[in-house]
Amino acid sequence: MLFKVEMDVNVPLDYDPQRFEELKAVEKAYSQDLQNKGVWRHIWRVAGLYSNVSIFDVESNEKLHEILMGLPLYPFMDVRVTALCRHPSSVREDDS
Ligand SMILES: O=C(O)CC1=CCC(=O)O1
Repeated sequence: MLFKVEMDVNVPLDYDPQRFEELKAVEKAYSQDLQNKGVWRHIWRVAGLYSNVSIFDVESNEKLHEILMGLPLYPFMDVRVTALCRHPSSVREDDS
């Protein structure tokens, strides 16, 4: 099942900078592990914003929920999820 996930990151201005750098490093490793597994298919920075647009390929809504809840930066995020399905005009032979 494919999902578009939009994440806006809002870290308080007075948040400890060192702790924030640590969180970002853990977030990066978490994301890259899922990308290497083919679960986190795409991640794009939204130009000019501390936001990303991502595509996830997961087996269930529950699995997506678990992944998003596990994001180290989740406490600082606004997250929007949109379920996707194949467009009838797509020329791709699969959903890649
Ligand atoms: O920087 C972001 O958009 C938040 C984020 C999600 C995965 C990651 O590595 O950073």
